[in-house]
Amino acid sequence: MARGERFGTRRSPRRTGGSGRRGWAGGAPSRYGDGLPYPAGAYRDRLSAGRVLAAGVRGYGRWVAHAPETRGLASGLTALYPAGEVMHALGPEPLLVGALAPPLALSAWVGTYKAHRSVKYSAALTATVAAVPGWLAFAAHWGAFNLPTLVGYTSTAALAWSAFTWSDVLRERRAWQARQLQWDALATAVGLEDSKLISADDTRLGQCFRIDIRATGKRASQLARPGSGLAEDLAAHLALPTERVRISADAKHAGIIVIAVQLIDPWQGEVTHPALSGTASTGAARRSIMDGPLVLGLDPDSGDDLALSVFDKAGGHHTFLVAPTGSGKTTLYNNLIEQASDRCDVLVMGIDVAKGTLSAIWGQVLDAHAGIGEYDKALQILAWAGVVITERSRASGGRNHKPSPSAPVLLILIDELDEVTGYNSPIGTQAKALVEKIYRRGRSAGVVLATASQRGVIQYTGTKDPHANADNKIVLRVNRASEMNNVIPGWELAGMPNMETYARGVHGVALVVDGNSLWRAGRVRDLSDLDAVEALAGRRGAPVACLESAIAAMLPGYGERHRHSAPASAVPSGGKGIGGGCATRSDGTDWGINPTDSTAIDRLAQDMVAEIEARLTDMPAPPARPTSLNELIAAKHAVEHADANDPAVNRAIPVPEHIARPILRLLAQRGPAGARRDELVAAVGRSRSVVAGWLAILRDHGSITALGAGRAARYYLREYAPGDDASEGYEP
Ligand SMILES: Nc1ncnc2c1ncn2[C@@H]1O[C@H](COP(=O)(O)OP(=O)(O)OP(=O)(O)O)[C@@H](O)[C@H]1O
Repeated sequence: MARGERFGTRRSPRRTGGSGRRGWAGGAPSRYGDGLPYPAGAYRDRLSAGRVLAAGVRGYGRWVAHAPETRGLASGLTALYPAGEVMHALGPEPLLVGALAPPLALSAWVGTYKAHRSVKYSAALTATVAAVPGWLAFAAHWGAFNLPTLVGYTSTAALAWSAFTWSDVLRERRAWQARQLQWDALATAVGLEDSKLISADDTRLGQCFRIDIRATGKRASQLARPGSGLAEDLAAHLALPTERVRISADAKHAGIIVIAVQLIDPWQGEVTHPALSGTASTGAARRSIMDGPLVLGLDPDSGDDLALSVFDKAGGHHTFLVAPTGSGKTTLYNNLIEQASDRCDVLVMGIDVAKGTLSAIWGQVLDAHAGIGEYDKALQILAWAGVVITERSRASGGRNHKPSPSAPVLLILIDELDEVTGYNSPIGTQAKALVEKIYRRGRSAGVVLATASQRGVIQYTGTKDPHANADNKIVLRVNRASEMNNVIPGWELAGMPNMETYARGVHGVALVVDGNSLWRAGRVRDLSDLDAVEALAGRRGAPVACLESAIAAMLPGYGERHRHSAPASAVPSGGKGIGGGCATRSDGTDWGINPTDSTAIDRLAQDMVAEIEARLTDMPAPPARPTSLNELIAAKHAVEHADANDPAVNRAIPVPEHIARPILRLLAQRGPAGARRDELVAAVGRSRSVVAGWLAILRDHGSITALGAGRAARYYLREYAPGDDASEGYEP
């Protein structure tokens, strides 16, 4: 009891009203010795009781503080019962007390519904708040301390407490608190005490957390830096490999970091190519290059495409690819050609003077190609590209080229760039000037380069133009991280993955960075089986697009290019229109096809059949029973008078997809806020009377409900209807 004694001894002078000096240290000796007027045990007992009481109050306070809403409400409801008896004793006018209920209820509803948009939560709280003056008024008149009132009060209070405690808002809040606690434990373990979890979202492979780190005294850039060790620490605590935890600074808030955790292995499945796996949509017509970027693979993080834009509204985008041997370069080029040759307004040419793979596999799909040792042809292709740039620029005055099948984008792929422009290339000097011209002037003229080299240094590229003028940079698996600096300086600071270590053991990984430095890493679709790819190329056939005839006529040797490379049987009689370009009409405009090129005509015919089939696939099958004219007139009448119809009649009218979809989508977006009729009219894009009819039909189908009438009417999805129990599912 040393503590109690010390406590008692120090406090005694004040309790006895004496001065500290006299009672404690000096003054007249006490009857009980030690300067105390009472036995020491008496102090101990009195003070211990006080301490117990204080400890009890403190403990109770702590207990309530743990769950202030539920425990506070329970305490309040308990205290309210005797308060009723006090009211009875005071005897105020019960009606006056009860009159407080409506304004209290109104303010409780407005305040809570605005904040949480939960009918259940607001209803429970409003009923509880309104019941307080109601109870006091009741008790003022009838008294509280009698058995029937006690039973009634206890059960009503228990009901109110349960409704509040199990409302969706509190359930959600408890779940969030549990998550926050989990994060706090994790944060303490990795040295991020005082950080705060802001949000936790499920992603395709795991979860993504946003953490407020302002109170930690650390900077987001510091924590997101690869060497910070935070990712490794988190991964260790979550028992995951380090690369499955990614940390980045929030782009919009310097005090927040984003932690993406992959709980599922992103590389567990193969990324097959739809054209080989049989999942490609058959019969679809070729699209335009303007319809969207080329797809090379999959970003396993998001499930999004690993896309590459070679031409869009901004013009052409050159591509600079760095890929050491065995890293999957050929496979990536296979994807590039497969995608580009599937566009109706792109012509692909290939230069692969080292290994000749592009010519050997894709020869018939390419408009021109240079294979092993064909340096002259390589120079010729590059020179043609230069003429196309000059002539298109002359015709357009430097405006961005508008691709079409008769004026296509020219995409030139060069594999092993060092063989063409590198220091040791036999054609280095001539090729360098031609490649530089394409890199510098090809963008607006629709002439685009994609060059691949094993390294990104000038000995391999021969020129700095790929670094300066290629918007797209692609890095495959590299042997040293430093190699990435040659292609994408600052990659580490930008948070891009290290392609030396990224997804170890996985083939075909690629980092794709666009002109805005937006990057995506993922896996290239597997087109590594060259036999299968060759068969695919055979099915794809010759390009349908052809160069402008006037320009084609200016390209030396362009009309004869297929004679050099293809077997005699495959050479179309008469070459490819005038100088190998598109044939022209009498008014001088291009047909977009060379009538003497049998392969192009075959290809075009196949495409036309495919397009017709694609358009016919969605046509409904003719009904088994014909519909009479009278039935049609009756159906038209029923739809036009839906507002006045019997609900049973409306329920029998099917709502077409193009009407139902925009209405239901808008109402789902709005949730409990609902939408006005004019907003739904705008969403459907039909006249007001037509949409009003369909709204009446949808209402009778039970898909939507409406509150109010005419212009003031507000529409809701069934589950969001105000006051409807179905709104329970709504998540604030
Ligand atoms: N996207 C991919 N999916 C699955 N496997 C791949 C992928 N890309 C490459 N591979 C594997 O890696 C091997 C090498 O790929 P590829 O031939 O494309 O490399 P490369 O860089 O062209 O090699 P080299 O320079 O020696 O010709 C392939 O045979 C295949 O097994």
